[in-house]
Amino acid sequence: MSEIITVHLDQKPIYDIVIEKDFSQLGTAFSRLNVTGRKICIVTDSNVGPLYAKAVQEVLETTGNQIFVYTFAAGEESKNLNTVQDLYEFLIENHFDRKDMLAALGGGVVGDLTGFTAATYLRGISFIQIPTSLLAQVDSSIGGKTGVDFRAYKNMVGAFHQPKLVYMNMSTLLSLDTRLFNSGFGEIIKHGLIKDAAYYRWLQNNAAKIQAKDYDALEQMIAGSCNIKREVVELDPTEQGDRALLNFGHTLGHAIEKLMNFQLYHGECVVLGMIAALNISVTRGHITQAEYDDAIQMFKDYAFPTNVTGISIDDVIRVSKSDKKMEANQIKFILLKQIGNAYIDRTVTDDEMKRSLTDIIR
Ligand SMILES: NC(=O)c1ccc[n+]([C@@H]2O[C@H](COP(=O)([O-])OP(=O)(O)OC[C@H]3O[C@@H](n4cnc5c(N)ncnc54)[C@H](O)[C@@H]3O)[C@@H](O)[C@H]2O)c1
Ligand SMILES: O=C(O)C(=O)C[C@@H](O)[C@H](O)[C@H](O)COP(=O)(O)O
Ligand SMILES: [Zn+2]
Repeated sequence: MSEIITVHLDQKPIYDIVIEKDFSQLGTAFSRLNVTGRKICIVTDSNVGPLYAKAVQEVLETTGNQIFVYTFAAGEESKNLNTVQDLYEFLIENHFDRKDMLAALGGGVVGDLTGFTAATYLRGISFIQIPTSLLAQVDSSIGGKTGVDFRAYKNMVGAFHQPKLVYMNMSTLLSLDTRLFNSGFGEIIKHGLIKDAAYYRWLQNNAAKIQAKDYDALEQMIAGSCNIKREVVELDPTEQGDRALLNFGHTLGHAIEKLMNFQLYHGECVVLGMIAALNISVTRGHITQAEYDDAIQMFKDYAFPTNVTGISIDDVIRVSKSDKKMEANQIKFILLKQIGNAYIDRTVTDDEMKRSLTDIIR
C-alpha cells in the first residue's frame, strides 16, 4: 500500500508527499510535474550516492530529462556555504538555467543544503526531495525549511523554499545503520509530544514492531508524522507563530549538537533538549512526574542516550543564547501544557534551564 499526502498552502495544493516501498512510482510521480527536456541534478552524499543514485537516475531518465549527479562528503560538517559554492560551480559549468531542477537524494543534510542551493541559484529554481533517512522522511523533507550552518551556528543561513515533490522509498531505511535509524525517532516522538497524545501512545505501544522495521507499522508511523508536520506547516509556513512548536527540544538541543561537534546526531540532541523542556514542564506543574518518567522510558526504549558528558551546563546555556532562538533578548522555549499540547514560552530563566540540565549534562 502506498500513500500520498498533499501539502496545501493558502488552500492550494502545492506538493505531494509520496510514501512508497521502492522507486517504481517515482517516474509517475515526477511526470505529474510536467517537466521534460530539462536538466535535473541529483544532489547526494558519499554514503547515499553509491547506494541509490543510479536507481534514481535511471527512473528520472525515463521522464525525458537529462540527469546529472553531484556528490559531496557525507555529514553535518559538509552542511555549509563552501559545499553550496561548489554545487553552484557545478551547476554553472553544466549550464543549468532557471527551468532546470535539483533533486535532493539523502538525509536531512542533503535536503537542507540542496533546498538552499535551489532557493538561491539564479534567484530560485525548483527542487524535489527524495529523503532516505528516517529523520528526513518524517521531518526535514517537508515544509520547505532549507539552509546551512554558518561558522558554529546551526541553520544560520537559509530560506523557505517549498519542494515540488517529496518521494520516499521506505526500503532505503534498511541500509541505515541502527543508531542513525533510531535518531529519527527524536523528531517522531516530538511530533506526538507537541501535537498528538494518541499518536504518542501508539508509538509507546508499538516500539518493538517499529524497531523491528515491520513494514505496515513503519508506514503508519511515517504517514502519521508527515501528517502532523503537514498540519503545522500549512498553518504557518514561514514560522511567524506556531510553526515554532516544531522546535520543541531544539533550543538546548542545537546548543548540545554544536558543543559536541556533531558527534551526537541531530535526533539524539533533540531528545536531550526535550528531556530538559519536559523537566521544566513538570516544575511548572503542566505535566506530572509520572508522565515525565514515562517519556524518559520511551526515549530509552528507542535507544536514546539520556545524558551526555564532556560539555558544561553553562556552555549549553551560553551557546543557546547566542543562537537564533533569541527574540528581543529573551530565549524562545517550547514547553508542554500537557502531553500532545505544546506552547511557546518566553519566560524560562537561566536557573530553570540549569536545573533542567543537571540530570542530562554529567
Ligand atoms: N529542514 C528541516 O525541517 C529539518 C528538520 C529536521 C532536521 N533537519 C536537519 O537534518 C539534518 C539531520 O538529518 P539526518 O539525520 O538525515 O542526517 P544526514 O543527512 O547527515 O544523514 C545521516 C547519515 O546517514 C547517511 N544516510 C542517509 N540515508 C541513508 C541510507 N538510506 N542508507 C545509508 N546511509 C544513509 C548519510 O549519508 C549520513 O551519513 C540536520 O542537519 C538537521 O539540522 C532539518
Ligand atoms: O520544520 C521546522 O519548522 C522545524 O523546526 C523542524 C526541526 O526539526 C528542524 O530541526 C529545523 O531545521 C530547525 O530549524 P531552526 O530554524 O530552528 O534551525
Ligand atoms: Zn529537528
